[in-house]
Amino acid sequence: MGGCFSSPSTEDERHRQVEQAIKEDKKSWGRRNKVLLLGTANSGKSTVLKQMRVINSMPFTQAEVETYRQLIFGNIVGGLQAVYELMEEEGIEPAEDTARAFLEMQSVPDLKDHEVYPIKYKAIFEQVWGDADVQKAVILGQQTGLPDNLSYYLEHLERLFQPNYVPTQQDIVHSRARTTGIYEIELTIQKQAISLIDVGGQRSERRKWIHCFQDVTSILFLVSLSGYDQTLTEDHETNQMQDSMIVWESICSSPWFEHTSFILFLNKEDLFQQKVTHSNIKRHFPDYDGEEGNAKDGLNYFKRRFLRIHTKTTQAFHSKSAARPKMPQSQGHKDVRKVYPYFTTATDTEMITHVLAFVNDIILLDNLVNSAIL
Ligand SMILES: Nc1nc2c(ncn2[C@@H]2O[C@H](COP(=O)(O)OP(=O)(O)OP(=O)(O)O)[C@@H](O)[C@H]2O)c(=O)[nH]1
Ligand SMILES: [Mg+2]
Repeated sequence: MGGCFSSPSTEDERHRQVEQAIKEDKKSWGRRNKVLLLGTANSGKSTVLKQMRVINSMPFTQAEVETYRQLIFGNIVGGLQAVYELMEEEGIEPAEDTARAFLEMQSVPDLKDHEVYPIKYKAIFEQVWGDADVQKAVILGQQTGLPDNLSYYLEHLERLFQPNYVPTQQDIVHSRARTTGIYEIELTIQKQAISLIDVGGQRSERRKWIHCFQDVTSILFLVSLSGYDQTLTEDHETNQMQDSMIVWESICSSPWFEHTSFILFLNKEDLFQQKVTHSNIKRHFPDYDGEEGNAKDGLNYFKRRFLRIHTKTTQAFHSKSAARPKMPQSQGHKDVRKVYPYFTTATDTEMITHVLAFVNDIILLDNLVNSAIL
């Protein structure tokens, strides 16, 4: 009741409290855990973001689920159209029934809100997917970059064409939409706020990255391991893995990240394991010294290459800072920035749950170290 009559002293008190609250807010904002997902296109950044939501119980809204439902249908049509184009390029002639099915797919209208997947396409998709020549093209397509989610969806057609089909979390995790712009989600892990930022990895998107570079706690950098024998969709010439190494080097050398720790996800290990048996690494990386077809050797080779780039760029910072006069306030600063490499399959929720448990600790620890020097 006393609050109804405000005397000058309570006004002052309120003012003081507001100022204090703003100060606290600024402090916690300064120490906020900001994690940036970086990597070239298709490396799995948005997939990790989706997994973070799944693992930390941030359910997808009904509207999002409906958007994914429509996207998944589009992913299947787009993926099969890409197979058709590849067959044409490779001179693989489809059988008559398959050619007719491909033709039907040239003009599939987009799904409307809540429209059931049109049942006639079930038989069309099955016809195409069951064709041995199409399967031959799909194996070839592992080098030219066919969508990675195609076989996942085509193996679940029965379920997807149910009239009451609602995408599962796994279906959503496998869906693919190129990211344009910058997305941010806020999570609370071990009572700490973590802001996770996802960006687009295509060349045209990379120039936007710099807008997120301030006050980063950790960088989670993704590499598509299965890209070692693939070219970029942007130019069909540059090797995906080489491109990823160039981007990694430029991020590791950026003065913004002189004291930032890196979490390195050498991702798509599942696809790498499959393709390494029939696609020789040495053809694309002549200095590869492991055994041909040996996945373990291949994994270690790429891990070494990425770690070497990190070491080289970290040493360059060290020699520069050794030449600089020591500032008293730089005492206690993280002198050695770290890199934490993991082999991952971002679509595998169980595996990512395990890896992220370590990653969360790294991020929170980094933030503690950073706050200690603020
Ligand atoms: N099999 C497999 N598929 C993966 C893996 N990681 C991601 N994918 C799939 O690869 C596709 C691309 O993943 P995204 O997460 O969209 O890639 P991105 O890095 O966000 O791509 P941009 O937004 O273009 O920069 C999706 O269909 C994912 O489901 C993996 O480890 N294994
Ligand atoms: Mg993305």
